[in-house]
Amino acid sequence: MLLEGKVVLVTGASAGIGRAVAIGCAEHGADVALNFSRDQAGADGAVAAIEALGRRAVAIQGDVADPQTARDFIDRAVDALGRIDAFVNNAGICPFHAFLDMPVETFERTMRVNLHGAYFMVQAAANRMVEQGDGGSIIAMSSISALVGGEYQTHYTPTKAGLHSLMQSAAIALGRHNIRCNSLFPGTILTDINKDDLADENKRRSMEGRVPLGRLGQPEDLIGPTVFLASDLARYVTGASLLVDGGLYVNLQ
Ligand SMILES: NC(=O)C1=CN([C@@H]2O[C@H](COP(=O)(O)OP(=O)(O)OC[C@H]3O[C@@H](n4cnc5c(N)ncnc54)[C@H](O)[C@@H]3O)[C@@H](O)[C@H]2O)C=CC1
Ligand SMILES: C[C@H](O)[C@@H]1OC(=O)[C@H](O)[C@@H]1O
Repeated sequence: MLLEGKVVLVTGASAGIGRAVAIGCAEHGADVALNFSRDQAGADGAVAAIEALGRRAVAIQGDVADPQTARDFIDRAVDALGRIDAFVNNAGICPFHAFLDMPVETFERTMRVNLHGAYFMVQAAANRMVEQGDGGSIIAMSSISALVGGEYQTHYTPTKAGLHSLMQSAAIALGRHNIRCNSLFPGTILTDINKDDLADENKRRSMEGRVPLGRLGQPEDLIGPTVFLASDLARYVTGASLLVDGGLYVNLQ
């Protein structure tokens, strides 16, 4: 059990990748606190799945775009589970839209959820880890989009590059506290975030065709990399990033 006795916090954990890694961390021995924004039923389902594994779980509602949510989530998670060992910044949105007529509200909301929200969450988690005094692991669900562009993602890809940059700077700021900060770069993973985009059969086939491992990702593909970075096996890994994309990024031709 790589995460036996550890407490892991995950944002945006009522669905998709966040839900999978929350349950996956519990499968590896962790107690888990889940942030969710609106989907109470999804959050309750994830809590039930974790409790069925014999681990403790708590779901706490909050919009990560609101800076107050960060302190509230960390405080209530620690009240319920006692401490934080690993924090997974996962919550994110990607409302696909063309560049030339990007609505200001869509641009600003994407920035606030994906990047500003991450900043305040990571800061609040780090402050708690510093108070605890025995280190910790912070993991950002960045993206392959930190490295490459997307025609309908001009508001989104900068948030993912920014999130990885935050991990790099935080790794320096927090290294003296033995708090490690790393990014995961998922490729295309089948979740609600791209359900509409990939409903176009041609696009979906073309995306699948570019993946050397021959399939698009599933949320559960992120469990192993998350558990590794949260665990003591990764004790000398900080400021790093790991592509979890089936080889998509390297497939130029
Ligand atoms: N699915 C994919 O292909 C990829 C996803 N990612 C990233 O993975 C993360 C998870 O996305 P998916 O699971 O794919 O999508 P998803 O749409 O299934 O999950 C996103 C989660 O974030 C939550 N969320 C959204 N806005 C929130 C807010 N303001 N406050 C709190 N929670 C909020 C949603 O309720 C949901 O639980 C995102 O940061 C996304 O950018 C990165 C690379 C690829
Ligand atoms: C939402 C996209 O399908 C998904 O998100 C990312 O970060 C990657 O760009 C994927 O294409």
